[in-house]
Parts: sequence; C-alpha cells; structure tokens
Amino acid sequence: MTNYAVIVAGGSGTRMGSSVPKQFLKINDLPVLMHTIKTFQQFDTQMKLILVLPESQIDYWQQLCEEHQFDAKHQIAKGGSTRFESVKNGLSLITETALIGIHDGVRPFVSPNTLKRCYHHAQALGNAIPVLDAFESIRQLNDDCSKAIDRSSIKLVQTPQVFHSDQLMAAYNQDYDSLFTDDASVVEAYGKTIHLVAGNRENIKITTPFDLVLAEAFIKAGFEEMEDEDELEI
Ligand SMILES: Nc1ccn([C@@H]2O[C@H](COP(=O)(O)OP(=O)(O)OP(=O)(O)O)[C@@H](O)[C@H]2O)c(=O)n1
Ligand SMILES: C[C@](O)(CO)[C@H](O)COP(=O)(O)O
Repeated sequence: MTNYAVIVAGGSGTRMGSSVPKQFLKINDLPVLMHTIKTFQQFDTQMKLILVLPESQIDYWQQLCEEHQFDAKHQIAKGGSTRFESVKNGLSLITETALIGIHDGVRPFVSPNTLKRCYHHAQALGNAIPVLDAFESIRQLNDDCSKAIDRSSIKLVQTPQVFHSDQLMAAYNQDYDSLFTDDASVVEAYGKTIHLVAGNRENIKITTPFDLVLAEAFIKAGFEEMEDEDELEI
C-alpha cells in the first residue's frame, strides 16, 4: 500500500504573533516546514507528500523553495479556515487506497521511531496516533475549586496520526464539529477505536515564541530521540 503524508500548514499562527506565519520561520536558517518535510522524506523516500498551505502563501513558499534549492517532491493543496477543512482539502488529492498520515507542519522534530511506530501499527490495526504520558500533576477545574485527577488516565496527543484511507476518507465526510481538535477525534466520532503508540518528547508543536527557543536548542544539541517512551499499544 502507498504511504502518504498530508502535512498541514494552512494556519496563520496567531499565538506566535509573527507577521510571517510560523511554518515559514527559520530554525537554524531553514524554514520550519522544510525541516518537517525532510524528516518524512528521510524516513521513507517513496512516501507521497501533500503540503497544505494558506492560498495567500503559495507563491511565497515557491520562492522559499528556490532560495533554499529545496527539491523534495510534493503536491500542494490550499488551506481552509479550520484545520479540519485544510485536512479535507489535502485528502481530496488522494484517489488510491493508501495509508495516510496527517502531520502538523509545525512539528519538525518527530523522530524516525515515532514515524515507524505510527505507520507500522496503522498498517496492522487501521490507525495509530502518537501520545506521551502526562509528566506533571493534573487538576480539573470545577465551578469554584479544582480537584486532583489521576494522571495515569491522561495522554498528551501528537501527530502524525495515521489511518487506513477507507476510515479516514469516510470520517472526513462528516459535518464539522468544534470538538474535532485532531484527526483521531474525527475518526472516533465516525465510530472507530483509536490505537495509541508512543510519541517522542521532542515532537513539540511550535506554537509560541518559547517553542522556537526550544527548537533552536534541539538543533544545537544535535537532535536525536532522547526520550523515547516504552513501546505502547492500547
Ligand atoms: N486552518 C488551519 C489551521 C491550522 N492548520 C495547521 O494545523 C497545524 C496545527 O495548528 P496550530 O498550531 O493551531 O496552527 P495555527 O492555527 O496556525 O496557530 P494559531 O492557533 O496560533 O493561530 C499547523 O501546522 C497549522 O498550520 C491548517 O492547516 N489550517
Ligand atoms: C492536532 C494537534 O496537534 C494534536 O495535539 C492539536 O490538537 C492541534 O491543536 P491546536 O489547538 O490547533 O494547536
């Protein structure tokens, strides 16, 4: 089966507060998105890549590709007003049965082992998403107080979220719901059980300026998978 990655970068990055959307900001002189694409390409040279971009930034992206002599083969789809819509637009370019990973363009530090676990388990089980343990104590807010909750029942969710095309395409035909914060929530609402595998702690989503500081530090430290969790399958 063909492996696809739909790399969503159709957002505007409001929490970053930069005039250039965060997916184009540079880490170690290379735009975030190019780091992300290179990681997928190095993992599987045959993987088909679809990049979802804000329509207004497509020319800019092509300019950046020339400037950096970036020749990784990819198709481009136009972004939508929500992540859900952007994913849908990316999926519309896929017409064959495939294993499809949806990845945030702003997660450049996904490790090869996380990629391997996600694609491998999705091939066997129909889907797989990477998660981390909650590594701090957690409290739930009630009306006027808060209460400690058992953190062993909590997982933090990353991407890529990988699915067999049959379930992903059908799930994305549902109407949008504001509770759809990721692809797993869409597929779950369609009635499928979601399978969890271990993510890697460096696989941060670059969201605020603080994350850019971390990203530069990871590169300086020579990024490698330092905190791989035990193999996890639920
Ligand atoms: N309409 C949208 C919104 C988000 N995304 C992508 O989904 C990923 C995760 O979203 P997030 O980090 O929230 O990005 P933004 O929406 O750009 O950021 P913000 O919420 O701060 O505006 C990003 O790669 C983003 O570009 C997208 O493709 N289309
Ligand atoms: C898809 C995601 O990155 C999984 O953790 C996350 O749900 C995106 O959330 P955001 O609110 O768009 O940052």
